[in-house]
Amino acid sequence: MTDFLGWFTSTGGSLDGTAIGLADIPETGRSAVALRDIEEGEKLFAIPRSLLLSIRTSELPSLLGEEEWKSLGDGWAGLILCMMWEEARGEESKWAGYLRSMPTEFGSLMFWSDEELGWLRGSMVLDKIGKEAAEKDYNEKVLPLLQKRSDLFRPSLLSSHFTLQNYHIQGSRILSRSFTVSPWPGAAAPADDEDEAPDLVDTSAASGGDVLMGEVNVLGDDSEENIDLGDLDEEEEDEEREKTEDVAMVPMADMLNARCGCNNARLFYTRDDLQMVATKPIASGEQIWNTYGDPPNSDLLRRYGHVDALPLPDGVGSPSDVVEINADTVVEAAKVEAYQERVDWWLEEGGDDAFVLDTTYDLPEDMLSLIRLLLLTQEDWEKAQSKGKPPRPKLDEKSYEVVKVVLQKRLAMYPMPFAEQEALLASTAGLSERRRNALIVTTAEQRILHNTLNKLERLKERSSKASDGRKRKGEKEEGPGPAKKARR
Ligand SMILES: C[S@@+](CC[C@H](N)C(=O)[O-])C[C@H]1O[C@@H](n2cnc3c(N)ncnc32)[C@H](O)[C@@H]1O
Repeated sequence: MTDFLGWFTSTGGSLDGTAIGLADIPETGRSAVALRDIEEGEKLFAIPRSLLLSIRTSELPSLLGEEEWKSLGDGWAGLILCMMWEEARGEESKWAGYLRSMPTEFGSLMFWSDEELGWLRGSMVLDKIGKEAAEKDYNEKVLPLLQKRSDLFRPSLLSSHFTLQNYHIQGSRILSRSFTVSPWPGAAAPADDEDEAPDLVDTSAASGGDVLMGEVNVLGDDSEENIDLGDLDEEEEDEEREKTEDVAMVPMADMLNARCGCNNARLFYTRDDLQMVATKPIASGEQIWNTYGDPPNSDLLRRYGHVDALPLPDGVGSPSDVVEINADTVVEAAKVEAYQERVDWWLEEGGDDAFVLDTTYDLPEDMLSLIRLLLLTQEDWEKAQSKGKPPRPKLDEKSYEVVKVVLQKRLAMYPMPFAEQEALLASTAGLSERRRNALIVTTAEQRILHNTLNKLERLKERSSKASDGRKRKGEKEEGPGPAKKARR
């Protein structure tokens, strides 16, 4: 740690050594801690923009030349190769002291064995690891360049350093430690940099379209922006892809851990540097926490290798936990015959092919709308098409029955029943960290499904009672009304 801090301050980084230090803490590993009481608004450290490691700052793109650089595509292969190359240069690299400080072992899902991944069965996170896509990139884009450019990649290092394993390690460093750093508004990019940069950078290659660890905030601006390629139109998507050129490793800023609800410092940018600033008073001895955007535990585990095991009113987990339901499950549960035309129309109209349930236990409006679309009579289906509008997300008698089956089907995808999982989680003794983390994820997902089902049944009961009352009074009958829209 002293090696890293020495490198950081000797290469232009500045740090208030009376306020912040690095320490090993059993629960969170290497962590930033307050060495004295820190006031809100205090600057803890600053990183000059020239110290960021990215495809804009590494020399590799210009040494490779435009054609070969472009052959790496617009995903993460370029940045990963830059990091491998910089590391292979040893002390010649500007970032030698930084790269030496980085982890080589990860608890993230990319590094779990098949048996360990089996503990997550039922969770949709298993479809998002992206290991095969990264291996394809390595074999088809990176390896040919490594073999061709022996002037840049020493052949003696091909089987020891420029390996697939190291490719995964560097990719995981990016996944768990990078920030999106936009150029200062109005600042011209260096001409040669501009020339060498790929037209578009596609985050989906290695990261599965990830929101990166930190959006950096303009100093004084408190707004936080999330990137979600899924909801953008083409033009917006291109803009976001361009932003991924801004993916940067930010020395020292990536030493901060995060825990949902604990954030007390944030990274801001000025024209010349990035600054970590306390956003709350921090008492001496306390950990200094950044935010990773509070993703659900399934995503924390996939990208960072840990979970937020917080005590919640009905179990252990994170308030950000979610469970996803594929549209296929909805279609199966609706048991209708001629569904394909309706599903195609739903997707064409911009409907989602997966729905997200969260800890509010409300039904996602769009799932209800799809269910009602599937259940429409032929006449109403034709009307919906001519209006260009899917049905309102109303929970009527028929859709209630389908929703129930959807939730039950989704629950059946977990190999171990909820009660058994909870009991196993309570008896933590003898469980490995990975086993426990997997259990926390799958138990929380099942809990959301159970609680949503319970809430739905209570709603139904209330609405039946209300309807009985109305019938006695001779009033018109109505369903329990639309559910709230689920947060994505
Ligand atoms: C940006 S780095 C933070 C610094 C890191 N601890 C280090 O040693 O360099 C992110 C990694 O820190 C660890 N981490 C962050 N927050 C954590 C937490 N709340 N609990 C456990 N580990 C955490 C995870 O291994 C994660 O991949």
